[in-house]
Amino acid sequence: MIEFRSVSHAFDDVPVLEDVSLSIDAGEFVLLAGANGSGKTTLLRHSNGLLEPDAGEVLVDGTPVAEDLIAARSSVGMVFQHPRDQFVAATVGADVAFGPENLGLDRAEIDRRVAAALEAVNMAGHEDERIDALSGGEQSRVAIAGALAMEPTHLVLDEPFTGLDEPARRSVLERLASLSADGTGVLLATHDLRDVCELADRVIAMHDGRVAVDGPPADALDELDGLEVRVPDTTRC
Ligand SMILES: Nc1ncnc2c1ncn2[C@@H]1O[C@H](COP(=O)(O)OP(=O)(O)OP(=O)(O)O)[C@@H](O)[C@H]1O
Repeated sequence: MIEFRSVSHAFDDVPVLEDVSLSIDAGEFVLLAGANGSGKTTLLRHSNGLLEPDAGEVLVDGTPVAEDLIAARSSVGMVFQHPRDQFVAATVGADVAFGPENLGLDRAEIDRRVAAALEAVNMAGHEDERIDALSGGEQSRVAIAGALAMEPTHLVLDEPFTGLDEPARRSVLERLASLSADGTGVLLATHDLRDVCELADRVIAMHDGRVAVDGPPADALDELDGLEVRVPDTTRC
């Protein structure tokens, strides 16, 4: 479980998160919505200690993130909004393998994870390609594969579908839904709830640094008016 307890955060004395309390259970698939600047990325960056709260605390599986950053970072896999932020190797295969290698896994297990992760993002067979020669959407897919290959207990994804074509988006969504069904907690920030809300257990919407809506998709959608979130045809949630 990822638990945010009364988390507040300001940048240069400007409050960006104010008293946010939330928990994401094992196996829960939660969408995080809200307008530009509402605080989604800032919240996600607290889930594995990339930011420290000014007040409140964040716990991962009961342990305060601040007490054990390494545990938090191995339990919470993160996909950043800008994929270039997270590449560490020159080629696709080497980059996706980097995390599992650091876990000290044997080669067969690393190869299995890399293959499964690339398959999930429709990038199987691209192992030897240079990342800097990929399109933006392909780079996004490699970044997602890197997080999937870690097989973390929780996955936190910040606008992961930007630039993805429809088959890749569908494939990633199916993989996330299946991981969540198997017990992985998924927290996914998006502006656009179309196609995703039918898979989610819960929708949280931020507004001006606070949680404005938190509930099952069918209920939450009715409350999103004015929060600048693109909502689907409600019959699909
Ligand atoms: N490192 C930073 N320094 C100063 N201000 C920041 C920093 N990071 C974020 N902010 C500000 O905090 C506010 C919330 O930003 P955040 O990125 O969390 O919003 P968001 O909901 O993820 O937006 P978007 O949908 O555009 O990604 C914004 O006003 C932003 O300018």
